[in-house]
Amino acid sequence: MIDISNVSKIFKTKNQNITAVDNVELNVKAGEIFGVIGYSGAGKSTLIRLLNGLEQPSEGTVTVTGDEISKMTMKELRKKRQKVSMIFQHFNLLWSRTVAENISFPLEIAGVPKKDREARVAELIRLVGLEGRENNYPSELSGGQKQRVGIARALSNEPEVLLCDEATSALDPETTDEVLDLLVDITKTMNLTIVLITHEMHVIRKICDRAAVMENGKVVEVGPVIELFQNPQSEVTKRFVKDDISDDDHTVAMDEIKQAFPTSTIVKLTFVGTQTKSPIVSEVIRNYSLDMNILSGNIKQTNQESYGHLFIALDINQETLETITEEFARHDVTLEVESQ
Ligand SMILES: Nc1ncnc2c1ncn2[C@@H]1O[C@H](COP(=O)(O)OP(=O)(O)OP(=O)(O)O)[C@@H](O)[C@H]1O
Repeated sequence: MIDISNVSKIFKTKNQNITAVDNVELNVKAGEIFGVIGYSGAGKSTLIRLLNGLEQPSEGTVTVTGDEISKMTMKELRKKRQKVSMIFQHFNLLWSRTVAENISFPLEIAGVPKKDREARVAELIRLVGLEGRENNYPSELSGGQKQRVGIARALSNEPEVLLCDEATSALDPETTDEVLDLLVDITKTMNLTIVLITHEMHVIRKICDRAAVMENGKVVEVGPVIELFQNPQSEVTKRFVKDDISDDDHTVAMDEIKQAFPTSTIVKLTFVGTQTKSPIVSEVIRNYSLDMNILSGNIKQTNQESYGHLFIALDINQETLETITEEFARHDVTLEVESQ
C-alpha cells in the first residue's frame, strides 16, 4: 500500500544542511492504522509530507498505492491528493465558508456536479456526526466539531489513504478520544488506510495497529503497538511508554501494603497482550472461592489487547496458588508472588 524505501530528506539552508529524514525504510499495509511517534524535530511532519508529495525526497523512493510520488507531475499529484488526503492539527478550514461549503469544496475542485455534491455532503455530515450544523461557520464550532469538518472534507473524494498530522493535538483528552473513535470507525466503513503522526503515546495505544518511533530523522523502532509497549527497545520508546503508563506508584506503597495485609499473599498479575475481553480475574477468584483485595494496578487497553499489571492480596494456600497460576497462564496472564 505504502512503501518508503531508503528515503532521506535534506533541507539545504544558507548556513547548514538539515537531515530531517534519515534513510527511512517503512511499509504500511492496506487497512492499517499506522502511527509515527517522536518528539519535536524528530522528522515526523517531513515524513508524512513525503507521502503526498508536499515534500520530495532527496534520496530514495516513496510509493503510495502503486504510484511513485517523486515521479509524478504537479497535475498528477493534485489528482493523487484526492486519494491521499490529509487532516491537520489546526483544521485548515475556510473560515468564510459554512460547514457544508467546506466539505463541498474538494468536490467542487474535482468537478462533481452540484446535485451529487449535495448528496455526498449530506452523507459525510451524517458520517462524522454533524447533523444540524451544516450552516454554521467554523468559528461557531468547538475544536472537536472543527476536526470533524476536517475529516469529512478529507473524505469527500473517497480517499484510499488518510494522513493525519497531529490531528488531535489541539483537542482536550475527551474530545481526542471521540475523534480517535471516529477515525477507527471510518477506517472500517470506508476501507481506509491511515498514517498518523503524533507526539502522544496515548494516540498510538488507542488506535494504531503498528507504529514507528522516530528520533533525529531515523526510525529507531517499528512494530505492532502491543510489542512496543511490552518490550520497548530504544530509550526514546521506553520514555514514551513510561509516560503513558506512569506505573511507579506501587513500589512506594508495597511496604505499607505488606503491613496492611500481613497474613495475605501479595501477587502481581501481568497482562501482556491479553486478548480475552472476559473478566478473567473475577472468574478465577469466583471459581476458587478466594478472598481478594485489589491493591493497585494499571491496565491499559490497546486497540486489540490489554496490557499492564494488577497487584492483589489473596488469602490462599500453596496448592491453590499453583493451580490459579496455571489458570491465569492459560489466559496469557502471568502471576508472580511479591510477598507471602
Ligand atoms: N522547510 C524546512 N527547511 C529547513 N529545515 C526544516 C524544514 N522543515 C523541517 N525542517 C527541519 O527538519 C527537522 C525535522 O522537522 P519536522 O517538522 O519534520 O519534525 P517533527 O517531528 O514534525 O517536529 P514537530 O512536531 O515540532 O513539527 C527539524 O530540525 C526542522 O527544523
